[in-house]
Amino acid sequence: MRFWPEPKRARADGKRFLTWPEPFVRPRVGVVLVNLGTPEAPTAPAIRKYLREFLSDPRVIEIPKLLWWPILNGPILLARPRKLAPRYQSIWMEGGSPLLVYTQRQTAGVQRILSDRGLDVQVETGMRYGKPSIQNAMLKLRDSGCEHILVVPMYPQYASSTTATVVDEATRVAGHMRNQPALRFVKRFHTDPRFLQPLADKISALWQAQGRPQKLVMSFHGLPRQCVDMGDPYCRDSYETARALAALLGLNDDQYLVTFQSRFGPAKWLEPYTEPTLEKLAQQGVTEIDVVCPGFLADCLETLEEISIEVRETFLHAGGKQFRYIPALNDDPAWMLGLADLVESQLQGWPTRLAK
Ligand SMILES: C=CC1=C(C)c2cc3[nH]c(cc4nc(cc5[nH]c(cc1n2)c(C)c5CCC(=O)O)C(CCC(=O)O)=C4C)c(C)c3C=C
Ligand SMILES: [Fe+2]
Ligand SMILES: [Fe+2]
Repeated sequence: MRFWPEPKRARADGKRFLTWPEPFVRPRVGVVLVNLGTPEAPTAPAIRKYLREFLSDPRVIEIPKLLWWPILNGPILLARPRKLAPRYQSIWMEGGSPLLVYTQRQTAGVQRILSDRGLDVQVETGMRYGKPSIQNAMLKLRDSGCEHILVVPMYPQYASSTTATVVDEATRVAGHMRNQPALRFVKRFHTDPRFLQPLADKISALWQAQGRPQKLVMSFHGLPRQCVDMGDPYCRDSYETARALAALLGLNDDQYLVTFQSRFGPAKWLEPYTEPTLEKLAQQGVTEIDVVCPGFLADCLETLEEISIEVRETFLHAGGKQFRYIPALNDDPAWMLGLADLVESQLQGWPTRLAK
C-alpha cells in the first residue's frame, strides 16, 4: 500500500516540523458532489480516454475481463469516439462539457448556501471518471483539514454501476490515507421531496405558462436487465420516482409514461425503450409530449443530445407535432436549497459550527 503524503503543517516560528504534542486543530467537514464524468474535450482522443476508463470499470461492464478487453479495445474504442465527437460538439458549453459545468455550479450553489447558514463546510466536485477526480476532491479536503467527508453520488436512484462504484472509489482513496477521514455516503433520494418538489414545480411552471401536453414522458437512463435480476433496485427506484412525481403533479396513470433510454450493447436492457416507444406514440396519434429525465440531475449528452435532438427528430418524423424537453434541475435555485438541506441533514453530529 502506497500512502499519499500527509500535509505538513508549518510551525509559527517557521521551522519545518510540528512540535510534539501537535497543537489542537479543529477537524473540519467536507462534502464531495460526485457525478459520472465526461470527456475533457469534444474530440475523439479525449472521448476515447474517457470511455476507456469508464468502460473498464467492472461495476459498469460485468462480463469477464478476458472477454471484454478485445471488444473494448477493438470495435468500441476504435469507432465510438469518432461517432460521439460531433454529438459532444453539438452540446459543448463555454466552460466545457455540460455535465461538468452544471455539477460545478451545483457545488458552488451548495457551498454558498451552507456558508450563508454559518456552517464551516467545504464542498468539492468529484467525477468518477476523468477530471476533477474523486481522489483530487478528497485530497483537497484532507489538505484543508477535513476529517469528516460526506460523499454524495448525484444519482437519485441507486444502481451498482453508478452509486456503488462511487463508494468503491472513495473508500479506495481513503485506503491510501494514513489519517483517514470519517466517511458517510448518501445512498439514494429517489422519492425525497427536497429533490422531487423542485422538479414538480419546474414542470408545473412550464404548464402554467405554455399549457399541458397530451402526455408527460419520464425517461430514465437504462440498465442491463441482468443487473436488476442480480439485485439492483434501480428499476423499482425509477418507478417509485415516477409515481411520486406524478402524484405531486396530480397526474393519473393515462397522463404519463415511464421509459428507459441510452441502451448500450446488444444485451436486453430495461424496457420500454424511449425512442421506439415515442415513435409508436406519435404513430398512434399522440402528437404533443413533454419529456423529463428524472434520473439526471445535470444535463449531459444523454439528455441534451440523445433526447432533445435525436429522440425529438424521431418523434416529429413519426407524425408528432410538439416535443418539449424539460431541462434537468441543474442549478435551479429551489433545487440548490433542497440539495443543501439534504446535505446538511446528513452532517448531524459533525463539527460544522465555528466556535464562537
Ligand atoms: C443516470 C444514471 C446512469 C446509469 C444508471 C448509467 C448506466 C450505464 N451507462 C452505461 C454506458 C454509457 N453511459 C454513457 C453516458 C452517460 N451515462 C450517464 C448516467 C448513467 N449511466 C450519464 C450522466 C452520461 C453522460 C456523460 C456525458 O459526458 O455527458 C456513455 C457515454 C456515451 C455513449 O457512448 O453513449 C456510455 C457508454 C452503461 C454500460 C451503464 C450500466 C451498466
Ligand atoms: Fe450511462
Ligand atoms: Fe446515449
